[in-house]
Amino acid sequence: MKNYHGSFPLTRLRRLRKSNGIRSLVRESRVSPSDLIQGVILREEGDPAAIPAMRGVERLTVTEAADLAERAVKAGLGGLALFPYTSASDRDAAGSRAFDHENLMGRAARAIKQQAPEAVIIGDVALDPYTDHGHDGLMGEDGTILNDQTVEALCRQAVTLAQTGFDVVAPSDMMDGRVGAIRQALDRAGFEDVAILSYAVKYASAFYGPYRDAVGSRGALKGDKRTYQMDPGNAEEGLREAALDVGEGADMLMVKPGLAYLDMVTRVKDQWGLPTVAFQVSGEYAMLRAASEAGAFDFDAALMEALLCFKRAGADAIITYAAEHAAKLLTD
Ligand SMILES: NCc1[nH]cc(CCC(=O)O)c1CC(=O)O
Ligand SMILES: [Mg+2]
Repeated sequence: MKNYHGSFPLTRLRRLRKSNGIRSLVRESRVSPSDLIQGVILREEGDPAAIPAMRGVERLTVTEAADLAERAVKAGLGGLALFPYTSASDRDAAGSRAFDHENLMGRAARAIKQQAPEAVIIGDVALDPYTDHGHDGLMGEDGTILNDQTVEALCRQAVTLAQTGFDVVAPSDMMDGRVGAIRQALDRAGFEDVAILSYAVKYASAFYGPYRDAVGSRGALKGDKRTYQMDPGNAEEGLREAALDVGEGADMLMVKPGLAYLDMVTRVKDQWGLPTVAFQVSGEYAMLRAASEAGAFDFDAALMEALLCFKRAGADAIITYAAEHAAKLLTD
């Protein structure tokens, strides 16, 4: 409190709520298109577009993604975060397709940069779309996810993404030490200007359910990700995660999921002051969709409220599958 001693009837807070105009005048947080990063699930021609739990979101071919990127630039969106749908035949124990410049991510990046050079594109760094066991890292013989070997693979993947044109790489795997290693690998390969958006504070969450369907990992995934993603009960540990990543050279920090973890958005932003991104994950989108389809509320109103609350909590940007739609609502 800033030395404020108001009391009723001198102070009536409703005075500043009485019209649209006055509410707008005193609004503390706003969402603008440039705050929004469009989440995009890529697919090969011939693979299915529909994602059943996420009506309104479709997997996009490379051509469709390039068209979307062009529209995103015109609409003033902040960027696009790309993820590939990968069928079982493109998966193996080593996640080899992650290092292939001709994979879906690479082809999409090149097509986007050709059609919409100004689009900011963010590439996820993690092996889960490419491994036959669906984990973000390499698996040892006893089934544990190997940290240091995985970090080497992630470095290769990050350099591959940079080579195909990504502006930002976003390690989402939660291995220890990967941000520093990726920074070094990028610099050695001449990509000093490629930024790292670290999924620094990422929880082992049920809210990723629809995403695993979307990228084709659901059937593949053996067990769960709790030996590397964080326990949802932990906040102090999240601050340590963020501190390590800042020290290792992260340019931006992410908190994920979003809505149920807004306390962490606030704390990470307050503590570090780095550009802080919140991810409105697949399950959050699915909840908004399902509830609105059940007649519980209006999708657009609930979506815009949630996005505004991310801003209020301190997020500088939000990854959402509804970015283009929200930007339309903001400008119409
Ligand atoms: N590295 C995987 C990854 N990258 C982004 C998401 C989730 C995105 C979403 O739910 O929208 C996940 C899922 C997971 O960790 O299992
Ligand atoms: Mg970490």
